[in-house]
Amino acid sequence: MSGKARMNGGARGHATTTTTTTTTTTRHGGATSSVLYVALQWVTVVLQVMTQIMIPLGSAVIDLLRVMGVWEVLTDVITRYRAPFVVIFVLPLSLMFDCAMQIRSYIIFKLYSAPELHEERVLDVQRQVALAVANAKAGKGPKRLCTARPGWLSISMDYRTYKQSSAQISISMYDILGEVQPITGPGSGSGGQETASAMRGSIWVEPMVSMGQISHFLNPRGWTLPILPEMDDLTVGGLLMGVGIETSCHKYGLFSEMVEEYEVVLGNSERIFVRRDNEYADLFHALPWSYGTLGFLVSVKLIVVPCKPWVRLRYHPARSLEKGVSKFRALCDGAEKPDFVESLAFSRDTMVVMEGDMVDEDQVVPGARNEIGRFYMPWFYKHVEEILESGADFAEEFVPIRDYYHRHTKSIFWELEHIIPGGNHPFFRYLFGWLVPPKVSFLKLTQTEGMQSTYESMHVAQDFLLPLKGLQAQLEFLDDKMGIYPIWLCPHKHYNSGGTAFLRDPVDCNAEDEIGQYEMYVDIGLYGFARGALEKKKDFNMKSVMREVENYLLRNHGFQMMYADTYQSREEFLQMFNHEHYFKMREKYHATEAFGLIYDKMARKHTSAIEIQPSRLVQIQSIAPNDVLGRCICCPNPVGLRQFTYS
Ligand SMILES: NC(=O)C1=CN([C@@H]2O[C@H](COP(=O)(O)OP(=O)(O)OC[C@H]3O[C@@H](n4cnc5c(N)ncnc54)[C@H](OP(=O)(O)O)[C@@H]3O)[C@@H](O)[C@H]2O)C=CC1
Ligand SMILES: C=C(/C=C/[C@@H](C)[C@H]1CC[C@H]2C3=CC=C4C[C@@H](O)CC[C@]4(C)[C@H]3CC[C@]12C)C(C)C
Repeated sequence: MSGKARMNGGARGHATTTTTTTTTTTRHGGATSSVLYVALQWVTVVLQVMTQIMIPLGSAVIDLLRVMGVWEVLTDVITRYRAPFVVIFVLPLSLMFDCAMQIRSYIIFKLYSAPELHEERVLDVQRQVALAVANAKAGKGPKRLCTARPGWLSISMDYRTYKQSSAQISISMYDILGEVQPITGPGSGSGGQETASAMRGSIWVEPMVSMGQISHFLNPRGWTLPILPEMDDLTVGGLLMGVGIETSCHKYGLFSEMVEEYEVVLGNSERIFVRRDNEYADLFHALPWSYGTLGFLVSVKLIVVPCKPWVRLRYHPARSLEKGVSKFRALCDGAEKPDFVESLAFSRDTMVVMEGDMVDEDQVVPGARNEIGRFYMPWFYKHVEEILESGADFAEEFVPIRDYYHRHTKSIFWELEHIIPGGNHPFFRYLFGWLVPPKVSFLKLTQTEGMQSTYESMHVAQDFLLPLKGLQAQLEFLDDKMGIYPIWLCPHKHYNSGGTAFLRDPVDCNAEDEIGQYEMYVDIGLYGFARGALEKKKDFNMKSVMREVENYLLRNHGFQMMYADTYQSREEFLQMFNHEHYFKMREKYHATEAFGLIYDKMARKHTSAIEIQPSRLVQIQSIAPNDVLGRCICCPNPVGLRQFTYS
């Protein structure tokens, strides 16, 4: 089936296309366009090659600098003076990179038929997979496949070292494949109850399309993704094969609930279209949380809903934990749910609960406009904190929709403060605010070993997904263990849908809607330096604290997002995420040979060192609580009983 048919909403979805050949045509033919096309292909190739050779080239340069004896001095300077280094080098580089990508997408979208280019790219992915699998069978190449997206580009703390020993499949698919197609008729396909009867549309996008790209494209056209995860650089592929969440998830469920159809290349190089209601329906719910271990996503049809240009944001400061939690829960569970619910906890006793609703221009109160996205405006969480500190019990503002969506982008939640300490000062904002934020990927790329080990031993970037009903106790527990503030609280419906994060026990679900049974969960996002690490320094042990927290998650039906470090053993991981359906899907859809298991792929190398076999778990139960079982093979930490019991 041709890409054009897809753009026009042509019937499709049951076909398995492996041999289609297409020719590249331009929407506006002619000499100028051909020259531009060739130029574009070159720019794309150069960008790809640059990202592919960056790491080997970088390490060659580093080796050279080491030999010359300059490397230590250089890294010392970068570590000590990270703020000026980021301002002088990383910020301009980030801006240039973003501009180049925006120009590229604009030209592609305006001048060329992106869907037809897409068909060629899919064929290319199929060819790569077939070749890599054949090489692996012949013992001429790595066994496991992964995407060729370099590890430093991903929005995570990890560098994804597994990529070096895997066959990397290049998925250079950065395009939105056409305009929004309105969907007529209620309830077709997926969607929460709020969208089923309302007007909806859909849009095909490629997996490397970013959230910034999507909001720039959709919002001016009066559409939006029902769930639009916050950070500009997050990709559709990463969010769907991993996890995506935002403050509208209490209405719609997680990001993957808003998918109509996935286009996937399997481990046998076959291309299939996966829907909730076709012959591949069993795969539909297994793809999210699978982290690229079931197949390669090559495009996806996402639900879109109409949006209004403004968000009426109501702030409810709370000065006791009980009051904050009860307001938050009331907004999530109430019959009339606001469009957005979020809370920022600033200490054990204080939080600001926020509810947002999309409104039209004529509903905006002129004196209450707040265009928080403008480069010189204060960081959003600082603004929220000011409302709390003002002593007010309520505040109302009107924020442009795109500014709302990306409200934590500028300050990378509250992480930029550690990197550029004066970043929220008006002087800095007016002078350099337009360059902010630095790209997370460039921060990773320029992170020295010293910084990395400081982050690993003292800093937390984790999202814990737990049932909302236990929120107060969860916050108290996390305050005792980590003491990190602000804390991001984001509610979401967690469906009993059969994927990897299948709720372990169906009786967990206390509610149901037209999609199915669900339990209201809350994402507790902790980003920052642990209080214990700052106060106790050497006595603080990140690994043992994290083990306690992970144990708590296991006991309380919680999940950990895998963009973050996990310290769990494989057995614990298998307990946290129900793999029953996942294993069946791997077998059925040719993934077993081609892709590794989620744990082997995503858990950081040092953490798998404390893997304990189930047989040993039995032994462990009979050992006294403080007995040391052994030592982690990558560090001198004792591994004790407390870290392995779940009662
Ligand atoms: N608000 C939110 O929801 C936020 C979410 N996050 C986290 O960040 C992640 C997204 O980051 P991002 O940098 O975009 O993605 P990543 O490059 O980090 O990819 C995440 C996972 O998805 C897999 N993946 C990505 N694209 C494809 C594809 N086309 N086909 C198959 N598998 C694919 C990757 O596999 P491989 O390893 O083979 O490349 C990897 O395992 C999410 O998973 C989420 O957990 C982070 C911040 C905010
Ligand atoms: C998952 C969510 C949000 C996550 C972000 C806050 C974190 C995801 C990746 C994190 C980072 C990656 C690499 C970094 C380089 C370091 O030198 C500094 C820290 C950091 C920028 C770090 C900061 C936190 C993240 C961006 C939610 C919204 C579901």
